[in-house]
Amino acid sequence: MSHPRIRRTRRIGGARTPGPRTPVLLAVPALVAVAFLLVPLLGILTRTAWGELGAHLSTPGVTEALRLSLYVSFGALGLSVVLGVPLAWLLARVRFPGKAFVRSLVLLPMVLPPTVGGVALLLGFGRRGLLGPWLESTFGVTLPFHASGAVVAATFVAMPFLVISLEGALAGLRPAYEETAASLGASPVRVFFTVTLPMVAPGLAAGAALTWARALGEFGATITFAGNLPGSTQTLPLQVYLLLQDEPEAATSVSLLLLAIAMAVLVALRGRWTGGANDHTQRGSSGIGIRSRKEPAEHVVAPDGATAPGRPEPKPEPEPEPEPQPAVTRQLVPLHAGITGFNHLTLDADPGTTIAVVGPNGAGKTTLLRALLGLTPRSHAALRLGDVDVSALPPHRRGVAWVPQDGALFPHLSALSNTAYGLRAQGASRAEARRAARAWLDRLGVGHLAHRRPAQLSGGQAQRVALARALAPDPRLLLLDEPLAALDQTTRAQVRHTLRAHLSGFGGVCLIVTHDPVEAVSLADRVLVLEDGRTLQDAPPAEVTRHPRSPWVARMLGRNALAGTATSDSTLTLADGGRLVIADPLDAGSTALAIIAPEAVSLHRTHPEGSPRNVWSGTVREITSLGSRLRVLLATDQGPGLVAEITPQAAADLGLADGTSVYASVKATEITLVRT
Ligand SMILES: Nc1ncnc2c1ncn2[C@@H]1O[C@H](COP(=O)(O)OP(=O)(O)OP(=O)(O)O)[C@@H](O)[C@H]1O
Repeated sequence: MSHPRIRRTRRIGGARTPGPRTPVLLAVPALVAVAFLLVPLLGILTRTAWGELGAHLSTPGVTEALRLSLYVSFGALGLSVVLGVPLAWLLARVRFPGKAFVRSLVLLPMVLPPTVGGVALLLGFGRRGLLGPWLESTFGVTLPFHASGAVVAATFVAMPFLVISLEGALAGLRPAYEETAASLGASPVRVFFTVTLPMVAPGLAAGAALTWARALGEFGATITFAGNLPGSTQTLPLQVYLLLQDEPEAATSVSLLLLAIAMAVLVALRGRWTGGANDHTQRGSSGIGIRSRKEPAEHVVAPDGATAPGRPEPKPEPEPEPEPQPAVTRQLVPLHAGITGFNHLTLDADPGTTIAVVGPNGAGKTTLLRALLGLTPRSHAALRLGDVDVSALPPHRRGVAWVPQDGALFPHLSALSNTAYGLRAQGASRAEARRAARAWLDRLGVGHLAHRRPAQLSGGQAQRVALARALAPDPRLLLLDEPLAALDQTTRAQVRHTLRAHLSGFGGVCLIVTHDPVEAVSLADRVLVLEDGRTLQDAPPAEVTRHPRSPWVARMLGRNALAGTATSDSTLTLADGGRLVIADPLDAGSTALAIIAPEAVSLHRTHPEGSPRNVWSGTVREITSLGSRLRVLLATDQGPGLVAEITPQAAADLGLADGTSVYASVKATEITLVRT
């Protein structure tokens, strides 16, 4: 039997379309819950003597209580900010023993009955409490029956809202933003005020508003700890309680006032503190600087910076790609680094050298960059850049610029301000920094986008801005972590072209982490292959391509690599199974890597006769196009997988498709041996 269901419709672009069905079993209790919350509010609204509202709210008692309530609530907010912001910071960012206990302590006032909180405050800060006598004798402060006592009571119950909200916002902020700011030369204090604070501002504002509203409505702890003295501690909620006994209509009017204030705060927050917060602030507080092309834009930032929720991002119009200008010649800075810890290697490079850092997942590529930046305790870099030993310097004083994988452009700043950031951090005036930033954006072909926010840039444009931002402060070392990984093929080729133009004019050393062989070969002067944190090979791209020192590198470069052990009769016994005839005999027992270019692998439908000495039977697993040629992946019956590269015409002649049985052959003379 099917359950009756309520059909819901939603509006998209003005038209109503059917939404998901709402199960009636959930809808009924949910509606009861809404009614349960609504009825008391309706009670206040219907029972309010609207004609006398003005008179009720303007009596001396009520205005005095209102004044006191504002004093207490703002006092509690101030105290909560002063004490709660550092506490939230420590909870979000610092590991320390007893953190779980401290977090429980912060939450305790939220679950404690307020009167119990008041009793606890009396026993802690009251005249006969633990600290009360000391406060009185040292500072002459007596908290109970005094407005300051009401502030303390309100702070006790309201501060958790601020701490929880801010801790959540700080924890959600990706470290890459602050780390990039440091790599651009910003001191920790500057990073806090220019990056951290603006990015957690929505969370902080939401926490502050809730703290204030909670303090405004505080009753139990206040009456227990500070008493109910008109003019000193009798706040609005206490007034309501008193009025209820003698003048219920006036109590209703004051309740309405408090209700209106509470609603105003919630409307102003628009769900930021609750679940909606993440949706609304994601791009601003923890969203990534460069968007994947597949990711839909939820908020469109208008040129004036205002966001328009829900409006789909306009389809980017194809723009003419301005030709990037080569970088201006900068200072010439060689590099010498000795890395210890997880990474263990020595690196020397002349000024202007570009090194592609490659290696399998977990090889230590990112750790190497972070060690050079001084951002990880996992590896330590003794680093000399030119004449300066920067090993002991903090990240912001090393002159090492970093472009993390997604660029990490600061979402709250325009492209121009992002690019000017490092120059400002180095002390340039605003006008000077903006002028230089503008020139860098022009040089990288994105000057016309200077006033856009990162959310309004395409992946390729954002990557260029990130590069301009890194180059503008004239770093002594440039670190790029997979700079083109998030881009599609066409954009990748364009940005690679831009990158090459700029790296050729860069006087420092540049390290590029990459998984892309084209990037490694086309951008770098040297390829540094890492394995388990150590150097496996460090050589020019041509040498690495010709003589890759591991199967991983060979495969990364698109070549076949078969590991084996030589036997006396010019054959290699392969580790994956089978034997390989080689042209140049090796000493028996020596191990080697046989490198075979995919173009050297011939495919046949019948067993080939004649000169090829190595033949495998197998099945086509996958055919992909590679420019004007096809790459055919084979699973051989003898063991090793092989990649062949053939023309589409040859594939058609052979009638190749996934699953076709074929023979693959390789001449012994086409095999390059690399001793391992
Ligand atoms: N903060 C950390 N704490 C402990 N181990 C870590 C930390 N960061 C990375 N590792 C470990 O250190 C090793 C090297 O990591 P790293 O991120 O440098 O590798 P990678 O070469 O950049 O890998 P990938 O190509 O996957 O990005 C890995 O084994 C990883 O699990």
